[in-house]
Amino acid sequence: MLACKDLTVEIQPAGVRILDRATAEFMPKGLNAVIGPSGCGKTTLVKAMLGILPSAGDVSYAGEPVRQSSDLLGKLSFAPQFSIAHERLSVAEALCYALDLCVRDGVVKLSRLDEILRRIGLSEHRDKRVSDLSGGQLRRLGLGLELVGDPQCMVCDEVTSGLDPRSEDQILAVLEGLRDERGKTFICIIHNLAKLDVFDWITVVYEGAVVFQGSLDALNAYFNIPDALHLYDRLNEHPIEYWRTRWGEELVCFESLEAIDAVVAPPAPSALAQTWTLLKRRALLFKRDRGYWLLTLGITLGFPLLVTIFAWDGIPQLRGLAMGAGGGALEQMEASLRYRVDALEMASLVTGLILFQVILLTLMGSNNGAREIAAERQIFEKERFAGLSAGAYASSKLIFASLIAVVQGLWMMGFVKYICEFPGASLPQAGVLVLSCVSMTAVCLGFSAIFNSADKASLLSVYLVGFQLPLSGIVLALPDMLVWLCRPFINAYWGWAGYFGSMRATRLYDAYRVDSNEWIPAPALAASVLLLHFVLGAVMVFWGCQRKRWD
Ligand SMILES: Nc1ncnc2c1ncn2[C@@H]1O[C@H](COP(=O)(O)OP(=O)(O)OP(=O)(O)O)[C@@H](O)[C@H]1O
Repeated sequence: MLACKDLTVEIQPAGVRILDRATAEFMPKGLNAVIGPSGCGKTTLVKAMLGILPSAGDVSYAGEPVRQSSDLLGKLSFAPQFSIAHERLSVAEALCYALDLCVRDGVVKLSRLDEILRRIGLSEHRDKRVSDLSGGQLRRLGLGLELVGDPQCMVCDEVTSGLDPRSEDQILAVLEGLRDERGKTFICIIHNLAKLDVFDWITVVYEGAVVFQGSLDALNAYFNIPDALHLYDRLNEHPIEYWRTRWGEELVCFESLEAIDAVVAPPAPSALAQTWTLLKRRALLFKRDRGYWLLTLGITLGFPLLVTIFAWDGIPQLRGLAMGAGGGALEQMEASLRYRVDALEMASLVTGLILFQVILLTLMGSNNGAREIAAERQIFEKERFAGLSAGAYASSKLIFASLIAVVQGLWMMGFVKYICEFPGASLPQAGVLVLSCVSMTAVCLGFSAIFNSADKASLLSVYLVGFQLPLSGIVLALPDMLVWLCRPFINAYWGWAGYFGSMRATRLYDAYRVDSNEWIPAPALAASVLLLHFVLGAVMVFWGCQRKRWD
């Protein structure tokens, strides 16, 4: 079964040891309790054994070494302390999506769903939203989610903490049923010492070390206490070195622990199938999150409207001036001073409106990406532990957020161009505006994948959008030495330049060039740079999702 030898965890960079040479072995097909005073290192021990925390020492499962979490795939599952399912899904939906992510066979999925619901006692609540479940029901759902891959062993962090006695008993009864009928092993971190009689094997952790393992009777005898409720008082009577030395000297014979063979897990669904499942789940969650989709719809429709409001006074002149080829335009302007002034004013209005569109699209991009991964990071980590491919997860996020960005870019371009009658070819204009929004979405999604706090990722995204305007050098001139240092990275500049570059054959463009001889890149070049921004964002997303970010 799961075992460790001399397992040590140090917190870097300070080098503080929070787990010190812990050695333990758990009982197969039994209920294992891990107990100890708060902050003694129970969670650290378990996470280090599961490869969630970096550690030194040896861990094995059924006699085979465990070097990383993936070595335990299909054999062992983990229910962490935090919320484990999307609140807007129903109980059955949460279980179905979890099954779709880790089981291939459709018949197995159906029968397993019914069995899990029955075992965790939530059949009657299958259509209830996760957000509406009681604390006890939530913990039982957590157990149900652990069961989707039918693992041999399940590790539960504080599965009964904070529950009323009845809910606690219900959960313990579920564990007992699974042990007795299905031969499952449970390793549970628990706080209630009065419930230790339910457990077969008890592990005591004290100040970062394992200081006892055995049955409840053996524990009472070893610590010379009438019952387990006196355990922590007894532990406090001696320093950790005393308990460590005493346990080390004890000739503990774990031969009673039966050796088991590790199961071979059936292959998980392909990355493509997982991506599709995640996309379906994301679409459903989007539909159910009224506040978020209303906000997205509001800014998608409202921002282009805002642009046209600022264009309103200039539209009549714009219509008169903008159309037609630029050939001979300078001659015409020279012929009429009034015409020249108007043209300059219009050019300044149009370039300002283009920049406004691009800035608003970058803002939409930040709204699409910044919270997307960070806000559900712990759910992703748990699903990854159960077999979800990080690549499938990253792809699903990129596809979903980019689709929204494409719609926003197209609508912005189409609506503003139609109302203001901006000259120039539609295709390159749509291309650069869509790419502006999509690339900013990908970069902010990258922040969301790199940071595990949604607030941090949002703040950074807002700063990034805020700096687009000054650093683009379009409204305020940048010092020469900074221009080409900043510009390659400024989304708004390339969005603006690509759009304005598409007006090259118009009078507006000629009018702008009267005052400025600055190089304006062609739309194809601007689109290529924006595509590079997207690739950079995508790399950040994939890299950030590969890294483990448990709380
Ligand atoms: N990332 C970290 N940085 C610094 N200290 C940490 C970190 N993680 C854990 N610790 C410390 O290590 C010790 C053990 O923490 P752990 O969460 O394993 O305790 P625990 O026994 O599970 O506690 P509880 O029963 O309260 O959940 C605690 O003192 C905790 O503050």
